Amino acid sequence: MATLIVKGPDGSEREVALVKRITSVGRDVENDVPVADPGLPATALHIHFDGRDYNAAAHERADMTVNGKRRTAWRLAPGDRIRVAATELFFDPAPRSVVTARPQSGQRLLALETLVRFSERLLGATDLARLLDELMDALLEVTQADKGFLILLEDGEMSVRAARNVARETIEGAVDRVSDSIIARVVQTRRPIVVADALHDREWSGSSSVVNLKLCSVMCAPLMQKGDVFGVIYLGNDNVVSLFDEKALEALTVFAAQASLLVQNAILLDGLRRENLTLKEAVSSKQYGDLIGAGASMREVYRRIEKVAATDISVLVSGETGTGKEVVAREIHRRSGRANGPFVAVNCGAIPESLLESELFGHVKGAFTGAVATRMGKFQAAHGGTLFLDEIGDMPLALQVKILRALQERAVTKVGDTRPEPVDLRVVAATNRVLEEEIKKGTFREDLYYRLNVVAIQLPPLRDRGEDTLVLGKYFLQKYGKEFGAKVRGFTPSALVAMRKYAWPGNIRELENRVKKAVVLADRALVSAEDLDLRPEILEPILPLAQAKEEFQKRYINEVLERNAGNRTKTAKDLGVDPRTIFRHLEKLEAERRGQPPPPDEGEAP
Ligand SMILES: Nc1ncnc2c1ncn2[C@@H]1O[C@H](COP(=O)(O)OP(=O)(O)OP(=O)(O)O)[C@@H](O)[C@H]1O
Repeated sequence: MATLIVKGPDGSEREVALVKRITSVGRDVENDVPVADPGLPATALHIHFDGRDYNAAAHERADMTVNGKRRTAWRLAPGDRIRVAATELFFDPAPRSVVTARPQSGQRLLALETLVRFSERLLGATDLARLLDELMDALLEVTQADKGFLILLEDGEMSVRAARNVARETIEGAVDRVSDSIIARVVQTRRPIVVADALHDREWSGSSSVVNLKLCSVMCAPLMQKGDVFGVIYLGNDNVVSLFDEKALEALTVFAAQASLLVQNAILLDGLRRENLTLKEAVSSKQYGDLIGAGASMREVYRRIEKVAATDISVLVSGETGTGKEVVAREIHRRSGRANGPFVAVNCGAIPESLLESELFGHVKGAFTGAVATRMGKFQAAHGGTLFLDEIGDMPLALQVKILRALQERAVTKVGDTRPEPVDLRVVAATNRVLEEEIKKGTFREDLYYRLNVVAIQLPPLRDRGEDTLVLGKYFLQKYGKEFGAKVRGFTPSALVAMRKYAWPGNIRELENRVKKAVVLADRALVSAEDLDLRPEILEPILPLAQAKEEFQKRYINEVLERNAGNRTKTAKDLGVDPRTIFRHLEKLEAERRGQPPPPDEGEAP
């Protein structure tokens, strides 16, 4: 073992045994040989032992001279004098003293120090692969090995989870290189092995890892949990024959014993993190912007929004009250090129007819009694953005003409004014009426209908959304639980059943309100059907027998269809009816959904 005599700028001298394969020298205390010389770079040079010779290499831009000549790299000979800034280093190939580069740290201590650092980082780290790489890098440092592998046994298969060399790089193709008899022995005996001189060892010189990795010296220790081997740490040295000795094996054994627990924890934590992520993804896949729901009908709605959002096409959203028509309109706006512009909502049904025109188009001062100042309307306010005309079916006929004109001419005129003002907006209209019926009745203009209904989005009532009712219920429970700091955690099983059974005439708005009220008033962790005011009599009102029979039949066919993933032929077979019965059932549902009269019954018995 060679010695380096270090002379600092203050004339102090010390001897350092070059025990490591790479010894760093510099101003920084992290170096193996720190020197208090302000002129030195943080790391000035490395001394590298290649198994035969010691070589000095200047670090980056360090100005190094050897025997008075500038050098960047130099194979050291006895008596060579290296100088960087005011620091001098003398090389002596003979061992001199017992002072090592880290005098206070024996290998065992170093191993433990490394483990402590590793365990501290364990909780904060999110990347298991990187963490294991760092663990192996630290171990290479401790044991002065050239190559290190952390191998786990998963379902009887070896999987190399970290393969590192002394340059802190990943060794490619590691699995093929290390799968061999040395590891098999360690796994079988559960005891560590050191093969000090592998090339001359009769038993191991032919081992594939020794040959493939051109190793001269090998150590391998098991990673154990509750008496079982779940992996191994394998270290190899390809340069210094017999570098590993019993002491190095002892350091590795200490390290492996402690590392077993930490690696197990790291794997467990990693698994939990992944699981958490998958759960989060599952939850977020039930959400599209602010819209919650993952059932087939809502997925079709999302698909439509996705298609039309980026265009300027008019959209007509229809559905019963509280089904989320305004949320859909906002989502279209949010995903459009107008997202930075305003979103202006007008409830056409809530404004008295006499005020509606001025509300929509604005008015000039003095236009009518009470018009004390000029005011712009909702059309002008929505300039550059989206105008949401809610309850468009309630719009009086006279105003329907004016709206149509405004949309065609892209201009509006204030009440009492004669000058049209250009407006640039996109219209999303909504209705809970069946506008086709209104057209037939003569209460809605067909030309306006076609202008608004370029693309139609039909929102299903909540009672037809299947599992989404529960998904929405849980979403509101979480939302309001958080908002009100309530201690509720979920629903009782009977509350879940009640939520599925109830017809929800007020749809999502009603569900939201019932859950919100229950969360505010609940004093237990689980919200019950009573907390939701879902009493048996409203769940199952008494119906005339014929209607009850029909309701039951409808629900039962739906359930069997769902169980058969929508397969109509199989459903008909399971129920022992003609397939036409199932087709007619679906036609009826569709007509109901559209608010149309049911198709004529052919009188066929199910
Ligand atoms: N898919 C959904 N996910 C989450 N919340 C929803 C969803 N649909 C509706 N809501 C909520 O339900 C309530 C009613 O929604 P919204 O006002 O959009 O319904 P609407 O169909 O426009 O009602 P109306 O016809 O009475 O105007 C709102 O609080 C809304 O946030």
